[in-house]
Amino acid sequence: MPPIRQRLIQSLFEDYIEMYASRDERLITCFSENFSGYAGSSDVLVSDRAEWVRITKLDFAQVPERLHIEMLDLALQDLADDVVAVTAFFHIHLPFPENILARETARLVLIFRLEGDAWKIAHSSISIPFGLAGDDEIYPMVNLRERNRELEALIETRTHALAEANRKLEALSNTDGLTGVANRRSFDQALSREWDRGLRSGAPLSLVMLDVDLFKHFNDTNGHLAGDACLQALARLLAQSGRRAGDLVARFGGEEFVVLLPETGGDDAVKFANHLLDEIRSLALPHAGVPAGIVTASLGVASLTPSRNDPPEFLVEQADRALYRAKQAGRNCMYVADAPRTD
Ligand SMILES: Nc1nc2c(ncn2[C@@H]2O[C@H](COP(=O)(O)OP(=O)(O)OP(=O)(O)O)[C@@H](O)[C@H]2O)c(=O)[nH]1
Repeated sequence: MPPIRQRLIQSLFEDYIEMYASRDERLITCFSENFSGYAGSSDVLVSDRAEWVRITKLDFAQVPERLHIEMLDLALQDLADDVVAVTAFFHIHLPFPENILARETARLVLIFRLEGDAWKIAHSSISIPFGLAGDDEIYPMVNLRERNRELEALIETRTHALAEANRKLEALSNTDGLTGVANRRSFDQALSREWDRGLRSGAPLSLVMLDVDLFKHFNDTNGHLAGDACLQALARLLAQSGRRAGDLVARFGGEEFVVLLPETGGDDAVKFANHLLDEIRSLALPHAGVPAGIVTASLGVASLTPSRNDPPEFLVEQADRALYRAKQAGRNCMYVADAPRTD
């Protein structure tokens, strides 16, 4: 095709598409009196100019703001001295967020004929492949809005479900699977948090560490499942005997539990530990391997005011040492770190 013809067809198309995108009503003057074509997403055959003008005005009224036409492909044809054709593929981006039309490919065929000294559109076939448009709609706006609403509702539901799943996952990752109390990871976080809080407030922090006595024997005699049930019963007891909302009961590992007592001094921690000893005894779970004949535990208690000179683990070390002394002393008793034994 001679370049001059190519430029002519190109500029006819570009003028048309600019008027269409900018909602310029001068577009109407481009139509031939002898016009026929297909309109919008409804694929209606229009064979008189007046009807086409009505449809164009409806189109502009439905979306008065500028559209963005994203061209995908374009073919220019020089059919005769006075007839040229353009075929274009593009996405139409409406001036509001929507995910349907923007992804569909619109097809446009324009046939221009030279009438006197002006090129007029004798045929136009724009197809927005939908069939979704309602009566008197060029764009399927009712449907698009409805689908957007449905999508938003779906996203909200999914977001909610995701948040709930995350919450459950978070809870699971902080919980000991067998006993349902906090796990070691959760305890480590709580200890570090409460240690920092104690550093700021100067309040004391206490830890009770508890280890079931001769639990290996319990397992060997009663079986591992009975051992599990025993640990579960003890965890329930501990969880119920927490005194304040801030107290944390956790499984430290194996048959060892801890209770972290924020803002609690030595005297109160000892009282609490003694209370635990009594409660465990009153559970009266049979245990043939210990002198008492029932499940007992040994407890180590540590109490201190957090200091910048020590890491939080210092509290655990202290409680662990006290617990070791309780075991050495014959079990079923409590020792306080760096303090004489109490029963
Ligand atoms: N059933 C069961 N047993 C566990 C679990 N975790 C640890 N144990 C058992 O706990 C027992 C701990 O035994 P040891 O560390 O020897 O201590 P112990 O027999 O309790 O003796 P002392 O601590 O000295 O009183 C082992 O037999 C472990 O198998 C568990 O989740 N379920």
